[in-house]
Amino acid sequence: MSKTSLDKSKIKFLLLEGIHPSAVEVLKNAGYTNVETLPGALQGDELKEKIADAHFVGLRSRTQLNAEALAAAQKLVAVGAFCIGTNQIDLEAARHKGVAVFNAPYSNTRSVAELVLAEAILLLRGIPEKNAAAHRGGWMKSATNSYEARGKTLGIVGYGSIGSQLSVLAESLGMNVLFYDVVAKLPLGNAQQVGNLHDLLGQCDIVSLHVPDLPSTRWMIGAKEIAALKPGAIFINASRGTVVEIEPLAQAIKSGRLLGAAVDVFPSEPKSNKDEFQSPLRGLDNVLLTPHIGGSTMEAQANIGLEVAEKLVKYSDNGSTITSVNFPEVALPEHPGRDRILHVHKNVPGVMSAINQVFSDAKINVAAQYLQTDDALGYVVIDTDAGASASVIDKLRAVPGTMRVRVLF
Ligand SMILES: NC(=O)c1ccc[n+]([C@@H]2O[C@H](COP(=O)([O-])OP(=O)(O)OC[C@H]3O[C@@H](n4cnc5c(N)ncnc54)[C@H](O)[C@@H]3O)[C@@H](O)[C@H]2O)c1
Ligand SMILES: O=C(O)[C@H](O)COP(=O)(O)O
Repeated sequence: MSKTSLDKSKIKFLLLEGIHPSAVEVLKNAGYTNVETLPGALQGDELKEKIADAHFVGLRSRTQLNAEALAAAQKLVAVGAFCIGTNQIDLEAARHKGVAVFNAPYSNTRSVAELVLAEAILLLRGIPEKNAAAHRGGWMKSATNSYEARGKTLGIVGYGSIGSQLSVLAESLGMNVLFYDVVAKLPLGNAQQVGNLHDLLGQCDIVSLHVPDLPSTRWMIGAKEIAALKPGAIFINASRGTVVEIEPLAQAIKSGRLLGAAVDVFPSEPKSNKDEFQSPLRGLDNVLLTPHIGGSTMEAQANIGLEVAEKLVKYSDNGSTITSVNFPEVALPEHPGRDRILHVHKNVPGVMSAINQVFSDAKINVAAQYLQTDDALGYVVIDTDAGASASVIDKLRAVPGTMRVRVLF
């Protein structure tokens, strides 16, 4: 088992939001025993207090790790988003602290695609309304506004991991698939890419959103886009609540212009399962409302636990930043019999030569050196003979522009 400069039992992992126990298992197997798990998200002062002494923090979509919260995290080395979205983390502020962020870009994608397809079928048959009526003693036996999925056109906005899987599943039911994406994507099966969003909206029986939360996707579906949907269309959003303006959507449902909708994510979501969910969509029987559970299946959560915990362990034990969402990516071999120095610095002229000068002055042989930079950050990993790092570490910390230095043995 590799060794870190700080005894592993002193390295604190704080896992929030009911992260699956598979994560704890991975950490413990790697020798990280100081793991605190909490079932819910934290916010404000409570979050700041808890993360003050954490070296690694794991969270899901509810914990807002903004610049203020990050400033309180004195010892933070890396953050694991045990989900896909990283919009809840101030990635820039984390970078400026030399804190690497990792996520699980694939593990829950199938769960979302399956849910959306199921919702499309239920909405095409008017099941949410019929179900709600039956619970109140009603009996809505009728074929009016009830349709098969076969032959219908599904429009997918955002043809990434989820959108493209949904495309394949929908075609297997005999649906036609159109998609809109800002990037030219290889269409799977018979799916076709459409050149602009409005064209797609007007051609589809069902429209489903699968874009990330970005400045460019914020409120991308507003009154104009909802008016561009075909009369009688179905609208599904399991991406992010900030992508769709809820008021015009609610109006289109109330007026009967849309057949139904399914919404899993909202502009404002309850902070915990104890808080009240408020939305203009409440009380509309032909709207399926789900509490941001698109990716919440046992399979997805167990896999995410493994995936992200393994990335954190790899970063802690070996220095690898492969798949980090905010750090230059460096793939590293193991380093048996050598010390490994991890140096995160501002990418400004002179830092690398100052680092190399430290080794040259100390007459220490550099056995291997790995460097990646981006516009603002440099990450260099230097392997030396065993025991050689001790004499240079303070000098490396003193190099102007240095943000963080760690040593592995
Ligand atoms: N409801 C849930 O529980 C749940 C679960 C997982 C993911 N999500 C959300 O779903 C999003 C998508 O997940 P993914 O794995 O498919 O992501 P992805 O990154 O694989 O795909 C996103 C796609 O959207 C495209 N895109 C970006 N901006 C666009 C724009 N303005 N218009 C059209 N297309 C645009 C990208 O080019 C990409 O192809 C995630 O970012 C996350 O926010 C929600
Ligand atoms: O980004 C994601 O993967 C989803 O929104 C799921 O988030 P969650 O882990 O909070 O369910």
